[in-house]
Amino acid sequence: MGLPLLQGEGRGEDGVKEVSLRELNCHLYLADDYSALSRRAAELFAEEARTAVAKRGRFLVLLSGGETPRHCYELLSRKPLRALVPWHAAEIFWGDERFVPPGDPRNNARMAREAFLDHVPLSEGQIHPIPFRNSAHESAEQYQAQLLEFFAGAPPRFDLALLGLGDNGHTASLFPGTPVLDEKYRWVSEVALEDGQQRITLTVPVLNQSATVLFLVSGEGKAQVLHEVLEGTPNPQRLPAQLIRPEHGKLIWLADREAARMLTLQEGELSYGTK
Ligand SMILES: O=C1O[C@H](COP(=O)(O)O)[C@@H](O)[C@H](O)[C@H]1O
Repeated sequence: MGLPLLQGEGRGEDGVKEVSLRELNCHLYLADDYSALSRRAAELFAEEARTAVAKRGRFLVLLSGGETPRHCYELLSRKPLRALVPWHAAEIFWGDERFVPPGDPRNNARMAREAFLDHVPLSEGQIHPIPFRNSAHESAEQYQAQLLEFFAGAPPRFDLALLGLGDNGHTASLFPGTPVLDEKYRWVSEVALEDGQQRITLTVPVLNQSATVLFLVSGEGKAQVLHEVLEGTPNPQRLPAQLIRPEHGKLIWLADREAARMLTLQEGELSYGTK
């Protein structure tokens, strides 16, 4: 079954075009380049923060790692966007982490701290990195316990989950063919990769409770996988990003022109989201 649901709305002055997939509550923004993508992502971050604080008095956000969000993070630490975020009411969490010490250059929290968290008015108590313990399993258990305490036992619901897309279809640390893809009960899990890396990730049921999920996808190297995730046959074991469909929230894909090069969305049928 395809979903011919697209509404092209034309390219705006900021170099970003929006396409809406109405029935999925899914929006696709196409940015001219990485710079426009980063600016739009930072604007969306600020908008979601203000909306959440107006409605619920606080803004709970999950950050992603990798390289794609770096410039968005930097923009959030500078004028004019810095002034638009109600930092006093923000609580910062992570969707995934590499099992490395906090000072390691591969550490997702380190990147975010350097790019923006150290430069905006947040107290250390508002920052909730995934802990580094004796094992990835222990780190995952500890983060789950921290979430349990923070959310007073209720299932975690984040206002905004920032996610990336790996060129192999992974998102957060939900990698193709790993057992965590089938996790139904745990909120946080360790992940062992074939190359020996260990990761910690929030699980699909938690990510899908988010009020808004925002994927950032940039560059030529992501064109094939973005096309497969959005327009290919559903195959979440191979393309875990297809598992992300917020149950009661909205899903936003923000891609730059290079990453969106193979998309044919404007021409009609989409298989993404079919059951
Ligand atoms: O390993 C990871 O990669 C993904 C994608 O990163 P990107 O820089 O290629 O967009 C990222 O979202 C995830 O948090 C990270 O741990």
